[in-house]
Amino acid sequence: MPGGDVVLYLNDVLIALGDFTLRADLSVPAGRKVAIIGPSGAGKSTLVGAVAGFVPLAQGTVTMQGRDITHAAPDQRGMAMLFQDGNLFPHLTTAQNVGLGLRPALRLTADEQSQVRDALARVGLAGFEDRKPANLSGGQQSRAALARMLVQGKPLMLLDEPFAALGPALRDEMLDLVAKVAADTGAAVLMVTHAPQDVRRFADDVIFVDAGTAHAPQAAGALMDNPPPALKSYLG
Ligand SMILES: Nc1ncnc2c1ncn2[C@@H]1O[C@H](COP(=O)(O)OP(=O)(O)OP(=O)(O)O)[C@@H](O)[C@H]1O
Repeated sequence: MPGGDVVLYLNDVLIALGDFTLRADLSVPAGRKVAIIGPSGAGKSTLVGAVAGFVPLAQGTVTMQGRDITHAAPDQRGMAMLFQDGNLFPHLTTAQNVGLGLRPALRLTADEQSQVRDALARVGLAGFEDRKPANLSGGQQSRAALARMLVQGKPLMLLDEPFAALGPALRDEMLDLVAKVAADTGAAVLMVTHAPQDVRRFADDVIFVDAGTAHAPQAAGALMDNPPPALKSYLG
């Protein structure tokens, strides 16, 4: 078990899906923003899926703040998640979608309702409480999903290319907003991205996934300035 303030620890993990295998033996320090990069099909989403509890392990353990969650259901893992699609329920209002982060049954106290309003204001969505997702832009939908992460206040946020459908300027705004939410809650972030510019803008560290291995996090700046050959050929 590594020392220090570790939020997530993958101990001797092996994932096997048909012919595909991925190994990971790494830890994520509390509060760090970590980008997961690597070639298409390398296993970035699979890694995130295993952390989230959607993909089973063939071997090894996953520990979250010292608790073994290897066999815990996704909603019992104590982490918040954001994916490319399907983050909001279409039949619920924006405020209700955010409120789900506090109470799945959605019977919010007055104090919780005010937390939801505050979170929406923090992400720039004051006044959008009663809109349904269909009446929000793509960027506004992302903001709403981030407001839900804000009220959840979990120590780890998992993001799998949530902003891939947005234009570059909006994507930058959203990355900055993720950083702001993480700073507010003290959460660590694990985020899959394809874009090297996202890494430079956002990440403290990088997990490079390649050739069947998810490598331990390395400092983003130094790695991007002086990439090892496999990363260099991926970055092009
Ligand atoms: N249920 C499954 N059964 C068998 N193989 C699978 C399964 N799910 C994923 N794979 C394989 O696992 C590998 C990793 O897929 P994954 O989606 O994690 O890659 P990725 O790095 O996220 O790729 P991309 O950048 O293209 O999104 C791929 O070869 C994929 O075909």
